[in-house]
This record gives sequence, structure tokens and C-alpha cells, in this order.
Amino acid sequence: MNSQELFEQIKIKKSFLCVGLDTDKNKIPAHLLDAEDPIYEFNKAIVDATHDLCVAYKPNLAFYESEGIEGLKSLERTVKYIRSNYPEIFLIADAKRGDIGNTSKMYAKAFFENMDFDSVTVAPYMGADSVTPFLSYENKWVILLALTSNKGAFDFQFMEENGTRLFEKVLETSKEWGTPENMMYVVGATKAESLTDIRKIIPNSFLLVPGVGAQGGSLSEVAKYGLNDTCGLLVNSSRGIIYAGSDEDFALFARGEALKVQTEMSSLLEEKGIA
Ligand SMILES: O=c1ccn([C@@H]2O[C@H](COP(=O)(O)O)[C@@H](O)[C@H]2O)c(=O)[nH]1
Repeated sequence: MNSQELFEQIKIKKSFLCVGLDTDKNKIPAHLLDAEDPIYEFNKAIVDATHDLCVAYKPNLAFYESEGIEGLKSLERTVKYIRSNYPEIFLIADAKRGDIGNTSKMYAKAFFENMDFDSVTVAPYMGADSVTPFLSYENKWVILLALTSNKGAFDFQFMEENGTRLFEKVLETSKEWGTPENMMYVVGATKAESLTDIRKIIPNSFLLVPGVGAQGGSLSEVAKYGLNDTCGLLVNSSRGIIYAGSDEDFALFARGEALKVQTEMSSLLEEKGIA
């Protein structure tokens, strides 16, 4: 999917919501545990209940890898289900990969050829040759960690040299590796005030913004400092949506939470004159 197609979906759905499929077997409703593939059944129900309110889904690989081979099968089935039933959806593998070039090439193959994701999150720490193998695929995206939502972000990411903070250096350097057509950046919603400075460096890039919902980030603050003329934001909520309910009607509760977020997004897009 290219950026124009993504923007079209945002306008059609009046939403820049990404639903995070952080599916934990210990948290899914009990009645699903008898199914052959409980994680897949949970994801399928969440996707069926929310697909018209969001433009992206983001399975986090940790939740699937932690279940071994069965977890990877659940992930594969989930991706195939979304691709077959809702082909307009942008799919993010939140895997935070990156290694020497020869190895990154294999990660790229895994997520873009084997599993047909649109994008994968990548850590910038190992530099250009660890990222560029992901950029050689047409209409596929790297989503580079820039400023993360967690407390530990303050350990390194705000370190300053000659007036430039590390996350700004990451943005300035890495924007030469790709283009706003194949690179997005992760910026945590809990650091929304930094979006003004971030937008000075990468005005046109899409940002994946986790941290609203369970982590307490503010959607309106993110929109205030982060929206650009083509929206430029995918705001993720995982636990706040998928675990809104815990009984047989869990998907209805998930839809209710997604609808609340989409309704706010619709107003924010309208205020900005986008949709
Ligand atoms: O800086 C980051 C980068 C990634 N994440 C991931 O996003 C989701 C957030 O889940 P919530 O339940 O909505 O808090 C999760 O997969 C994280 O690993 C992040 O939170 N912050």
C-alpha cells in the first residue's frame, strides 16, 4: 500500500486508528479457549467488529512468538484472514527488528514475502545497513523507532550533543536512507509535546503513534502537534480496545471503544479540514 492509498482510507473511514493485536492467551475470554486456535478466533472476532473503524492492525510479534510454532500459525492465519476479507487494511508487524545487512534481508523476506505485511517496525541502533534491506520492497514500509512511549526512552533518546537530541539525530540521519514513501517513524503518544520538533525534521512522513489508551497518552495532543495535510498519523491502541470486554460479547465492547476513538478522530480530521 502506498501513502496515497493509506490517506484515501483515512478519509473514507474518517479514522487514523490502528488496532493493536497484542493477543495474550491469558487475557482472552474463557469460552474461546476450547477452540482449536483461540488466538486466531479472538483476533478474527476483533477484526470483524472493528475493521470499518480503523485503517490498520498491528500484531506485536512478542505475543505470537511467546506461544511457539502455534503462535506463529495464529499470526499467519490472522494476516491471511485480514488480507482476504479486508484488503484495504494496512498491516504492521511490530517486531522491532534490525541486524547486520545479511540478516536484515532475511527479516524483510519473512515479513514482506512470507507473511505479506505492509510494514515492519525496525530499531535504528545498528545503522543504515541494518535498515536498507527492508527498503528494497516496492510499496512496503519500514517503521523506524524514533522516540518511544516508555519511561526508558529517557535513558538514551533525549541525550544531547551540540543541541541535538539523539531521537532528532536518528530522524535527521535516517531520513536520507529512505523517503516518506517507504519510511514511517514510531513516536510515543506520551511524548506528544516533542511532535512539534519532530515535524520540523520530517514534516511529510507518516508516524505510528502508540501510547494512547492503556499508557495514558492524549489523542488530542498527538493530533494538535502531529497532524499534517495528509493526516500523517496512525495512532495505535491495543489493550484499551481488545480487552474492553472479557465475556462472550467481548467483540462488541472492543467495537464500542474503537468507535469512541474513531469518533474523536473524525472530529480532529474535520477541524484540520481533511475529512
Ligand atoms: O514506543 C513504543 C513502541 C511500541 N509500542 C507497542 O505498541 C503497543 C501499545 O499497546 P497498548 O496496550 O495500547 O499500550 C504494544 O504492542 C507496544 O509493544 C509501544 O507501546 N511504545
